[in-house]
Amino acid sequence: KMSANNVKPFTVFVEGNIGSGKTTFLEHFRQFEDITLLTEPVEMWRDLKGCNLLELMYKDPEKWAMTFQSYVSLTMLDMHRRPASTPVKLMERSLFSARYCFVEHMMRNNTLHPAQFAVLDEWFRFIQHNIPIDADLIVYLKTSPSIVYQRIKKRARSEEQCVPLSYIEELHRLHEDWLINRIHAECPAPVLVLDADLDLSQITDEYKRSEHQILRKAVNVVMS
Ligand SMILES: Cc1cc2cn([C@H]3C[C@H](O)[C@@H](CO)O3)c(=O)nc2[nH]1
Repeated sequence: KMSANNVKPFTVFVEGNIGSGKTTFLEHFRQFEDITLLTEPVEMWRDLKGCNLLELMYKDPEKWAMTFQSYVSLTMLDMHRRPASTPVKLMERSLFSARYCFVEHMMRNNTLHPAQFAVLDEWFRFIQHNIPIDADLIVYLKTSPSIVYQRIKKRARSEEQCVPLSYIEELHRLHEDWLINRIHAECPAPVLVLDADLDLSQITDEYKRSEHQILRKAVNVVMS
């Protein structure tokens, strides 16, 4: 048995639509010292050497989607590669949701030119075949588009205010194809589906369900 700090940690991707409560879910696990939490580096996307790539992308997607998704992928690869000294590592989203949900959508609605999509897809395939980025478990915060659309309005993250419901609906379908219909064989991790339509007061029971599954697996990793 290798020492705790160089055994591959039990890796969990927390996936879900915009506004599905991923950050809130991850914060719930801050109470456990055996878990490393890697939240989505949105602040890096909002300030790369003074440039707000998130805002540029939402304001002019045809011009900036490639630049934005390239940088998102780099920051996600950094998170995948980051060693964890704890038996469990929880990541908010992944290179898989980047490719199967966001980049896929931008290719289908021609926000990304086929040549741009092909380059992003080649980067994804190369990384996927050469670097161990797989999850041991995916927690899918499953939501209804209408519910998360209201949350996005209420949260009022400035860059997202122009996001139409149709975009949220399309992202939902792409998450369902990936995590429920399992159309992508490259990411075979088991999926724990949580009902993330529940509002904050009720969702703690849903978190408890995942807590048990995650911590039990973590014990196995440490004992293995
Ligand atoms: C992996 C990945 C995350 C991610 C987030 N986003 C957007 C959706 C939200 O408005 C914001 C924070 O998740 O960034 C995106 O356009 N492409 C992404 N790709």
